[in-house]
Amino acid sequence: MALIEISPSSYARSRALSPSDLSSSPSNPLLAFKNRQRSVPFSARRIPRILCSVAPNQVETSVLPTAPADVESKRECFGVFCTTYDLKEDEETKSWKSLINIAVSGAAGMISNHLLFKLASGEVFGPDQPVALKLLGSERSLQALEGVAMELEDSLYPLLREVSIGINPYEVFQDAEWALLIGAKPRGPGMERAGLLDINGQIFAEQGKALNAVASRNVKVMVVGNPCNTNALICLKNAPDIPAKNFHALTRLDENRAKCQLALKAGVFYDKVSNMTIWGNHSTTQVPDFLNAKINGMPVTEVVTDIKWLKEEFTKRVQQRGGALIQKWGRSSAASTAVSIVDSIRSLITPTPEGDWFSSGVYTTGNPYGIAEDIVFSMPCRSNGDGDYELVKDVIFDDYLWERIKKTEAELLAEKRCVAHLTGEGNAYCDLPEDTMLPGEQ
Ligand SMILES: NC(=O)C1=CN([C@@H]2O[C@H](COP(=O)(O)OP(=O)(O)OC[C@H]3O[C@@H](n4cnc5c(N)ncnc54)[C@H](OP(=O)(O)O)[C@@H]3O)[C@@H](O)[C@H]2O)C=CC1
Ligand SMILES: O=C([O-])CC(=O)C(=O)O
Repeated sequence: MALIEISPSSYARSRALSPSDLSSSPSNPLLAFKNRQRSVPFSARRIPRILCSVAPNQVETSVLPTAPADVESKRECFGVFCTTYDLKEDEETKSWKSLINIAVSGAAGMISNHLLFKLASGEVFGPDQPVALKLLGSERSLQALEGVAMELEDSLYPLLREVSIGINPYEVFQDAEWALLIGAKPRGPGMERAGLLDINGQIFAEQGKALNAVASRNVKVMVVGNPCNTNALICLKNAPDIPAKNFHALTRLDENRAKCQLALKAGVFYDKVSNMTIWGNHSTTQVPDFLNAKINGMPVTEVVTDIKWLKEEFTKRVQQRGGALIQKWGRSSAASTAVSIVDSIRSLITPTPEGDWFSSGVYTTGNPYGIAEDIVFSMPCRSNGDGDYELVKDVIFDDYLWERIKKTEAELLAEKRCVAHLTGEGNAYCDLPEDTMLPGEQ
């Protein structure tokens, strides 16, 4: 498999180049340029670069991942910036942190099209954090992925030091410190939920294995592709050398949606809504918790006294917001999902404000609430900003809340039985509740 490097134009700024440098040799302008650069006595700092693991016209016939031993590491130059070469010393970068590797799957999809530019801009990890983006696609999406990489080039992000694209997770996840797993097959017409769980489960089993083999031992994994809770469970079960605590299923979009609906009802700006927990599955059984949430620091139920609205209207609106949006847009939430991925990462890398918390789908083993162990369940978390989190202990339950938590728990336990063949727990047995729906399926 060939690795191709595509040059990011962003570097031209920090190198003493002119466009004519790029066409100095009719036969091989890129090589000519490269050789010339080598003779320039710049300091030894790598340029940002874009790597592609398959040439566009040399796509391999199989997209099945290959174990590391089988990976051919040969690299072929593609563009003017194809080789590592020196950059002039740059004052701005002296205070930068060391580069972090961020892997993104489904990188040619709608959500990624918003997210990647946020990651590259510094909006997520900060203005002093250079990033390497490692984009996972498939044969299907490889050409589109090159288009994404070209747009990243053209955006001239100073913090974007490296972009690589590939279709083999064993290559793309190499040394990943963050893995944002977005790619998943959408549920098509007539497809059973069990079928979706199986198809996507296989993707996440494979990606879990790849992370286990080649990612950083402390990689933080954010599973977005649906059904994200069970996909996250499958992924973590296939990555036994990575702490289970490092795996998240994205329920932050649901938290954000719930905050918005409460703010609307209370007539306040949404930054006044805090302590918003989404319990359970990223599905229509999810439980937006108005019992523990606050508006202007007061319990929601003291501000919004219409309890019937909270129990019936609010809960349903949050659970079905994804579907309502699809009806308007004709496709599922992409921009707001990307924003919520940013929020969830930032919640892990910045200290949680005093007294507040955030929701994330995390591994239940050891949870203090009595929720079934060994599933991925959205719960309230706090972080001291080191990428890790603790579950919040001081939450209260009433019969209404607990009953709904048990319903979403039952759904996740049923999903887990459906994918037993992918988690190493024997034969799958699928008895999913009939009303099991993704938020977008309403
Ligand atoms: N947790 C949450 O809050 C939310 C989750 N989602 C979920 O995020 C996922 C991505 O959404 P979005 O970016 O809008 O989707 P897109 O359809 O735009 O992109 C999805 C990507 O998934 C990849 N994919 C992997 N396997 C398959 C397959 N078998 N068939 C087709 N595509 C596949 C494709 O990339 P490639 O070919 O490169 O593999 C595709 O580019 C979906 O599962 C969606 O349900 C969406 C909104 C909210
Ligand atoms: O069902 C989908 O793909 C969309 C989804 O998750 C959401 O909008 O919350």
